[in-house]
Amino acid sequence: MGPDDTAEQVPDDQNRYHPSEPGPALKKRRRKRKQFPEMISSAAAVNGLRVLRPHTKPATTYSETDDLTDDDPSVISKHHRRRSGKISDLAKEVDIEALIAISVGFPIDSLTEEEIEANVVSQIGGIEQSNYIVVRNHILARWRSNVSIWLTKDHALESIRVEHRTLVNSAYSFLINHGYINFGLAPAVKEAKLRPIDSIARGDVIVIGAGLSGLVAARQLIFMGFKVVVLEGRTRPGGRVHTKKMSGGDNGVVAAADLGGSVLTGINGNPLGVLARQLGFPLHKVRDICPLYLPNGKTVNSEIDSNVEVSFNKLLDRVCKLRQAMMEQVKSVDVSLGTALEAFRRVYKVAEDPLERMLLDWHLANLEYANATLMSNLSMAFWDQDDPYEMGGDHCFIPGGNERFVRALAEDLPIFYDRKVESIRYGIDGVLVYAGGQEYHADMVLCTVSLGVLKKGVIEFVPELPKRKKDAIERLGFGLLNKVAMLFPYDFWGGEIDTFGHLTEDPSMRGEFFLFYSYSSVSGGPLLVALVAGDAAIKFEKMSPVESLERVMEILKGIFSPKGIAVPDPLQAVCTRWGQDQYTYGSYSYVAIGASGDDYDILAESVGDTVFFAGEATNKQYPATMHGAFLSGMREAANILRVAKRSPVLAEKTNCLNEESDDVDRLFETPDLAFGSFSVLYDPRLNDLESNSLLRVAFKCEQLDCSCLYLYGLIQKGQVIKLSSLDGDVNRIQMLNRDFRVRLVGRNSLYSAAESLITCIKSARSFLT
Ligand SMILES: Cc1cc2nc3c(=O)[nH]c(=O)nc-3n(C[C@H](O)[C@H](O)[C@H](O)COP(=O)(O)OP(=O)(O)OC[C@H]3O[C@@H](n4cnc5c(N)ncnc54)[C@H](O)[C@@H]3O)c2cc1C
Repeated sequence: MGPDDTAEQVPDDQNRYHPSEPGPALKKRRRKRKQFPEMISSAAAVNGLRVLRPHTKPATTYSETDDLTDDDPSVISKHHRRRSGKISDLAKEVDIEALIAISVGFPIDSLTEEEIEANVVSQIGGIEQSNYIVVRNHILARWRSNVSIWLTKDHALESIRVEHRTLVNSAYSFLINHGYINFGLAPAVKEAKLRPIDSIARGDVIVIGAGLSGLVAARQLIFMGFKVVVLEGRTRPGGRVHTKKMSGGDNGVVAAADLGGSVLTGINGNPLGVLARQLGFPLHKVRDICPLYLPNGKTVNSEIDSNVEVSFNKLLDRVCKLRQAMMEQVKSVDVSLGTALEAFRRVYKVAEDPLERMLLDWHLANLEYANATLMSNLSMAFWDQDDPYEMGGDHCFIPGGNERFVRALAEDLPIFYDRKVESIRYGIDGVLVYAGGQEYHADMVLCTVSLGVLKKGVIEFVPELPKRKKDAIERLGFGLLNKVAMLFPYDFWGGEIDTFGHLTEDPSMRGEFFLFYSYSSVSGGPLLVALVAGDAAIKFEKMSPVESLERVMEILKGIFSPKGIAVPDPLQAVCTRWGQDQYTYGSYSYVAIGASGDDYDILAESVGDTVFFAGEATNKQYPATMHGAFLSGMREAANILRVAKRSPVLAEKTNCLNEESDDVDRLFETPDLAFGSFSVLYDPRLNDLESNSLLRVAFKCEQLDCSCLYLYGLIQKGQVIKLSSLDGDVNRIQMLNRDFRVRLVGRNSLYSAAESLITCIKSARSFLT
């Protein structure tokens, strides 16, 4: 057993399922589920479809079923009965498509700001807009029904009348550019995405950070025709998504522990759910049983438990009413959620009994976990501003951990690790980014570092960021959550549950190991993850991992020993330290007192059409989540495209770029190493001896007119060093063939074998000043 002291981050999933309550508790104590506005009425829906669906027969009097019969050959018999049935089927279909659009974040009967900016219709608010919405929903739903395919515009037109081609064009372009369709990692999509959508090169973009937002943005930007390089400070991709492989014991017990983002909080409309479907990853629904244990190991009486939960919810409702009244009268006043709740608790004498008090504290700890901060820091007015947008559906784990997404997203991208960005200089000529002793030049930069990193001022912006932005960075909160992941020789807690809670008598430590996640069914081994939230999360970082582990083991023994269950020592344990991690300085964002949802929007604003921002803390609707990070990456890729399209400087540059020759031999004019007839280009992303290099060997051929024949191969960097230490090309060729078994090939064959390496070398060279 040996506790690592890994500096990683905190957990997120706030789903505590009450034993007596069906369904999951929500992220921030699921108070009210998102209220969908009235669905489109069937009549309106059918009307919308009638306008839009194709009809092959000229009709003197139009009938909705004309369109439907085109879609459904079986309708010919039982004609009359089916006709009326069809109308409602159609209406239902439109309603379902609208629901799908809502789950993805579209409003029911209006355009999003993004759609308005993209000029998807010529006039806001008329019939064209209504028709556009039906078309957009239809295309969206069609792709979502089979996310393995690349949906073409022609596919979309198959079910829409041809006179609405303009609307289809508009909706299709919007959806594809903003990453609502044809995104992800299905083979058909992935292949299409690594090639630009058109032959137009659009300029260079540096993406800072290979977390979810940076990876998603980089993929989308390449697809849009940008030359992209990703600069990442760590030596791995994923940022706050990090799955640690744990192992131990004579029997080789192993498990995958998510030390950062772990739960997909709501699967409906969630882009990570789409990726899981495309990649064939099964989803494990987090089961809604969560027993709560007292310090002496006894299970809390379910009646008392639910009474306190009801009281807790009532307190929150009272705070809601108070803030409504305050908003109407004094708009700018805010206090902490903690202060308001405590005031009401005293007035209404809630949880005065010690057991009830412990239970209430448990709920408060759960809230502090959801928000990664203390109740005393949360804005009473806006702490739950994102509730209306919450993704619906089950909360799920990905067996094997979320790094499976990261690995797939990072594949083939030009990511340069170990490049900690220190400064960004920007102006009308583009940007200069200084990282790891090198300067990179590009037209634009997308900064995806965490709000914690921005707050610390790790990156110097020259000129300084606008005051409005700096103020928002200061106002918005960035909190802390930590985890202890423990791999045991066997599952002693019982495999029937995914979560159990623990109450504590000391209110100041209520967040310490208040919730345990069992990953036995998804991680591959008997893994428990204990959460540390609120004040305890801060104190936790000052403790040694050994002490932390002792404390958590004491709690586990307190719960299970009285039941006659022996608690074994863990085979391996990891304590996270997300607050001290220099690449995040905390776990995720929250709305602090004095801040509001608008601050997320301000963080998302670009500066001078040159510096762009993505990341969970730039997403007002879905902050603090993996899907929020994902969606922000897509949003900014679309934003960068919009700016590039209207920039005359970039348009001109684009033309020049298109004329540039694509010559590998140009790269070899300045090799990283040359000896004899051998020249070598190293992989600029990696520095280890096993990384691949590109080798070129020149063969003099006097019989031919040309002076040299070049052959190429892929070879490890360590092998290059061995070759260079030999005397004479003959010996080197021998070693190459005999010892390393490297096959030299001509230029044409080289491309298939080394395409991604060549692209990376080119990117690195073109970005370096
Ligand atoms: C403990 C914990 C638990 C969580 N649990 C959940 C959960 O269950 N469900 C959920 O949906 N979300 C959860 N989250 C939140 C989720 O993980 C994040 O919202 C999401 O991963 C953030 O992605 P991002 O791209 O915005 O930022 P990051 O992942 O932080 O990416 C930013 C990247 O920038 C790099 N970087 C930083 N500074 C520099 C620099 N100077 N130079 C170069 N590179 C730099 C970083 O190394 C990082 O790779 C959790 C987070 C934590 C910490």
